[in-house]
Amino acid sequence: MTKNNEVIEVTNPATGEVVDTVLKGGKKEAVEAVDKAYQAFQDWSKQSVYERSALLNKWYALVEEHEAELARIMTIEQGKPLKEATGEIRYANSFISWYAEEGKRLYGETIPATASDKRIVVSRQPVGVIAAITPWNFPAAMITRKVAPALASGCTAVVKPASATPLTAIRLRELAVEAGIPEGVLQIVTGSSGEISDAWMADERVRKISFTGSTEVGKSLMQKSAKTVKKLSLELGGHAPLIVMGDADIEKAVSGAVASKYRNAGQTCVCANRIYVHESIEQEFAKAFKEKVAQLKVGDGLEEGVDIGPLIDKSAVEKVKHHIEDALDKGAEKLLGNEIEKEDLFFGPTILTNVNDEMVCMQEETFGPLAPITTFQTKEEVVKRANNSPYGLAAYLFTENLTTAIEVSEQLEYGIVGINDGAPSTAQAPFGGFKESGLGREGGHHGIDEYVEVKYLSIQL
Ligand SMILES: NC(=O)c1ccc[n+]([C@@H]2O[C@H](COP(=O)([O-])OP(=O)(O)OC[C@H]3O[C@@H](n4cnc5c(N)ncnc54)[C@H](O)[C@@H]3O)[C@@H](O)[C@H]2O)c1
Ligand SMILES: O=C[C@H](O)CS(=O)(=O)O
Repeated sequence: MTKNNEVIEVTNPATGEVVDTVLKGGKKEAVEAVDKAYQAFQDWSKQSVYERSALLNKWYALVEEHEAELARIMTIEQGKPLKEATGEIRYANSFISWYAEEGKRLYGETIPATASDKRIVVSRQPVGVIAAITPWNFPAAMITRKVAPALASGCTAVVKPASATPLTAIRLRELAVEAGIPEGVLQIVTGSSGEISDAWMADERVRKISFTGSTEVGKSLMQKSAKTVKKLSLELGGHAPLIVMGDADIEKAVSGAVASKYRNAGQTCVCANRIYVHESIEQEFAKAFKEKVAQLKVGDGLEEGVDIGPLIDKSAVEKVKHHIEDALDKGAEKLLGNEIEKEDLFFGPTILTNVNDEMVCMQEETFGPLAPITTFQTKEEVVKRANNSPYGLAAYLFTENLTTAIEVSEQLEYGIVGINDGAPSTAQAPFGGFKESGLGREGGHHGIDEYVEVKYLSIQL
C-alpha cells in the first residue's frame, strides 16, 4: 500500500532534471475520487446537454487561451518538440469542442409496437462514473478523447495519467474547474497504477473502464473487468505497415512516411513500423526518404527547429537499439543511423534496408525512430505480409491508382487506413483497431456511444 505523502518525481527526458513531484496516490485516493465522482454524477447527469455543452465550450476556450503554457508543460515532461506539443493541445482541444456539440445529438427513437396499445421509446443514458487510464505519449489528447464524450453524455470521470506525464493532466483539470465544471465531475489521481486500477475495478460504482496503453496491460484489465462486468474501451498497441505501390507518387509517399514514422520520435501507436516498397521503386524511394530524414534535427524539444526530441526513458532507448542490432544480425543494412553526438535519451532517426519479416522490428512495436524498409513484388504478397500481425490499428497505402487504393485498403485488417495520408488522426473520425489493437472507437459520433447505455420504455396505454 502507498504510504502517506509519498511522491513521484517528474523528470524532463531531455535533461534528466526533476521538474516537479506529484502525490504517489493509491487505493485511498482512488476510492475518494470515486466517492466524489459518484456524488457529482447525481447532479451532472441531470443537467441538460446544453448546460454541459456550455461548460465544455468554456473549458475549450480556456485550453485555447493557455495553449502555450500547456504545450510547454507537455514538452518538459514528455519530450516532444514544442511545435508537436502545441499540435497535440489543439488536437486534444478539438475533442472538447467536438463533443460539446455531439452531446446534443444523443438522439433516441420510437419503434412501432406489435400491439396497438403499446408504445416503445428508446433513449441513451450516461453509464455513470467512468475510470480512464492513459499513456505518456499523448498526455493531453488521450485524456480529452475519453473525458470529453464522457462528460458531454452526463458521465463523471476519474483519470489516472501515466506517472511519467501527470502535469499536463493536472493542468487540464484545473482549467476544467476554472471553466465551471464541478470539482467532482473530473478528477485526476496520480500514483500506483496497480493499486489505483485495482480499486476502480473492484468498485461497482465505476461502470466503465477506458484504457489507452499497451496490449499487455489492456489484456490484464480486460480480465480484471470481468468480476463486475464493466464496460470497456481499449485503445492498445499498433504495428503499422506502410505500403508504397509501384505507381505511387514518391514525394507524397516520402512525406507521408516521414510524418507517420518520426512524429513524437516514433512513439505513437499509429507510427509506420514496417515500410513495404514495391521492388521497382525501392532505390528511388530509399534515396528520397534518406534525404528527407537526414534533415530532421534531434534535440531538446524546447529548442527552436527541433524535429525529434528524446525518448521517454532508458528502456525505450534499449528497445530501439535491440531492434536495430537484431535486424543487422539478420542481414539488414543501415542506410542512415543515429549519427548524433547527444547521449542519454536522444536517438537519431535510423533507416534500415534489406529487411526481412524474421526481424523483431517487423513483428514487435518499436516505439522509436527506426524505419525498416523491405520490398515486395505483388499486391497479394504485400497484403498478406501486412496483415500478418496480431495488431490491427493503423495502416498506410500510397498509390495513384484508385482501384488499387480501394481494393487493397478493403483487404487490410486495420481500423484506420491512410491512403496517401500519413496523418489520418482527427476528432471527427472513429479511431480504433482490429484484433489485439483494442475494443471500441474514440472520436466521431461512435466515440460517445462508449459512454451511454441504451434503454427502452415499453408503455402499455
Ligand atoms: N491505441 C491507442 O490509441 C494508443 C494511444 C497511445 C498509446 N498506445 C499504446 O500505449 C503503449 C505506450 O504507452 P505506455 O507505455 O504508457 O503503456 P502502458 O500500458 O505501460 O501504460 C499505460 C497506462 O497504464 C498504466 N498501467 C501500467 N501498468 C498497469 C497495470 N498493470 N494495471 C493498470 N494500469 C497500468 C500506466 O501507468 C499508464 O497510465 C504503446 O503500446 C502504444 O501503442 C495506444
Ligand atoms: O499514440 C497513439 C495516439 O492515439 C496517436 S494519435 O495522436 O491519435 O494519432
